[in-house]
Amino acid sequence: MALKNSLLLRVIFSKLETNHIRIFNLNRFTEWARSLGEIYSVQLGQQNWIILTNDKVVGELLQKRGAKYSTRMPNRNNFKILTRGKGYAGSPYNERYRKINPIMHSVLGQRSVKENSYLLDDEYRILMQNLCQASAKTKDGFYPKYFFQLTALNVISLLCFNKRTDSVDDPFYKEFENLMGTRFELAKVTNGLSEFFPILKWFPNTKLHNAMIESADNIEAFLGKLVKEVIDDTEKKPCIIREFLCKKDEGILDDLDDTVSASLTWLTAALANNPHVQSKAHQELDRVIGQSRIPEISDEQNIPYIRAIIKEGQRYCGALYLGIPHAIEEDDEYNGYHIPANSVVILNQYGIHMDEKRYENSKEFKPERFLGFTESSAALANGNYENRDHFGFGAGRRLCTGIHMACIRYAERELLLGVSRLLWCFKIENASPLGKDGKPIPINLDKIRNGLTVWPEDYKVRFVKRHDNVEKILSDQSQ
Ligand code: HEM
Repeated sequence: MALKNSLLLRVIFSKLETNHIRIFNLNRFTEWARSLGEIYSVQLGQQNWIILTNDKVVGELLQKRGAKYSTRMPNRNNFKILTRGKGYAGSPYNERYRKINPIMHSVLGQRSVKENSYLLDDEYRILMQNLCQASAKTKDGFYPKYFFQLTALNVISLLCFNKRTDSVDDPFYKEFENLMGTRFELAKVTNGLSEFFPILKWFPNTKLHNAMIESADNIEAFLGKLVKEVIDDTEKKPCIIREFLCKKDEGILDDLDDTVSASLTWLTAALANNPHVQSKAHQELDRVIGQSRIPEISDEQNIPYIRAIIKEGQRYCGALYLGIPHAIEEDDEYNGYHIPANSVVILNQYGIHMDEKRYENSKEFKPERFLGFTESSAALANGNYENRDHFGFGAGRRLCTGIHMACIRYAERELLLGVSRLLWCFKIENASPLGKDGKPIPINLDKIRNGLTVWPEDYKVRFVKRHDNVEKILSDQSQ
């Protein structure tokens, strides 16, 4: 045990070489880092992490000095074994990344998203129909994650492979869910301790290593089948994989589509806990859209409260607490601090989002704080850090490539369609057991399951149709 404490579990925080503090609970990492200050160095065995928990430091380092802070530390388990060095989001800023980057931007960029708007429109209408059907089967409520995940999977797989699936019971979806679930488990930080403590390499965990190889094989085989379908498609419909094949590179999209479904799963829980927010949204939707059609992307300018709910969702309960770590390959100096080469640089998104100086009453779900923000997250992310709405999409040159699709203001956005339609169709009711006061116990948003993306623990909600015509209008609009 003494050896365990001193060599394996000891995590040392130091205010860049001062104030050593020990903690053993990594779940509280983000809050801790925030309470410690704006920029911290964390020595985990041999690896040095620089934690940025202040908007200004993020602006100064990740944005202004983006050229230095744009690489990623190739993690042996996640990058080298699980994605076989072919990932994009986890890739170092190397020649291959620079080759793939323009393709990713052309496929996920604003123009392409505009061209694919029909695809988002269909998938988010079908999601509402699926929720109506699932709600008709039970009065007890259910955990909506799998429905959101199916929609996000369909969007990404239509873009990549021109393929979609109808239901969460479909074998294609089940296989995907199973593969990603296994990968999610294997990618946990605790499975990569030898990255931090090289002494552990003397005691290889063969079972874990084999499970990783098996998972990589299975994902490769799954994607291989899809790639073959693209090659065999005689119509040669355009898709991301066809573009990669033309460039003789089989880059894959990692598992980032999870961020949209995780965001919707969080937001649904936050809305169930805050019926007064839903009432305001319902009033806005009834006033602007009425009850005879569903919201469209073109309504975006006229539904500021819905836009504010989306921004507040990214702040209050975003899908990533610590973003995707950046890294620095050369020494740097900032404000008298020395930042050593080969440090992992972490944007403590959650810590910044809970900063009282930036967001008053930060623990409250309060969309009103964003009513004055008319610009998109994409536009704000490229400007001055002080004016940013939130940091949910990261910062600097590795800013989320999907931001055009996920954020508001530009033409096509998954979250806009998802949230506006959810609230147009349903009143979301918390279906937790009743507490002593006779009301459902609020969904506990502090209970999380974390991996690369962060999910709320399973909860139950009911999707109650807001009027009798909901299903008819959804199916009429599919014509
Ligand atoms: C609400 C939804 C989303 C959230 C919260 C989100 C968040 C993020 C974050 C925090 C990063 C890391 C940024 C950094 O390193 O500073 C990232 C990277 C990335 N995201 Fe997203 N994302 C979302 C949706 C999407 C979608 C829909 C796609 C694609 C269809 C996508 C594709 C990517 C890619 C390819 C990267 C890697 C960029 C790089 O390493 O250069 N994201 N995302």
